[in-house]
Amino acid sequence: MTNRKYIVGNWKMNGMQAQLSDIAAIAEIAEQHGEIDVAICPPVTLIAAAATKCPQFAIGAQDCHQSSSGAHTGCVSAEMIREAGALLSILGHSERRADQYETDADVKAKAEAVKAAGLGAIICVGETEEERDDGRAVEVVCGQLEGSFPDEADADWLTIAYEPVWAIGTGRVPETSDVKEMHEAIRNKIGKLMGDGAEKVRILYGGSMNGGNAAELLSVPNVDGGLVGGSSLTADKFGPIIDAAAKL
Ligand SMILES: O=C(CO)COP(=O)(O)O
Repeated sequence: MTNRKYIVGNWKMNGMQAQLSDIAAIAEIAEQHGEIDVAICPPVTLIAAAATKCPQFAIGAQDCHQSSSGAHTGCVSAEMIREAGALLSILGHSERRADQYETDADVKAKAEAVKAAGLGAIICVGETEEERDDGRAVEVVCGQLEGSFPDEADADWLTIAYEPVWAIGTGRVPETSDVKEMHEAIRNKIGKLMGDGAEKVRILYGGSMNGGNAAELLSVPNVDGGLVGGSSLTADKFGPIIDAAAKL
């Protein structure tokens, strides 16, 4: 495992075949910064083509099912995304915990399946604005982390992403002091959950990270990278974030 900064783009439900050129442009920028890790998680429909077009670049999925096969309409397994060329999967994104009613137990099972398939996992946790306003942000996030944490965790394949729900897609980011407090709490919780090696598990920040705020956010202790949505869709927007991480 490494303490290399890790910058991941979550394209969500954005991107058609025409946008493969954007992934190729981002891959070229990433290649110029061998000292950090960069990945793009496009819609599942683009994984195979992106991995073929950019064989040296990390392509990931945004989710996968916890089972390896069966009557799960519309789902794909960890083995299927790996066969398509994915090297990792985002799991437990707040947009799935809410819309799809995905539970901590679901996320934990998915993480175990991703590990079994030889993929990396980025487990997302984050509080709502109401939970933060009620002073329960750390309690909620650490509870999600505990419930979603895989049994045999290892920094070689497991990454955590802290994404305050109220900062996703809003242009709002927490105070630096709040990011510091939460990432420290997550680090401590990981230590309690896995013991040795916890210090090597990378913790990404996500939620309106952009070229203007990336350097500050990535300088916060225990912020080991970023999980970026809107600002990852083009090389013009994602490049400055990658550059900021490489300069740290
Ligand atoms: O949800 C996110 C990444 O998973 C963050 O999205 P934005 O960067 O668009 O706020």
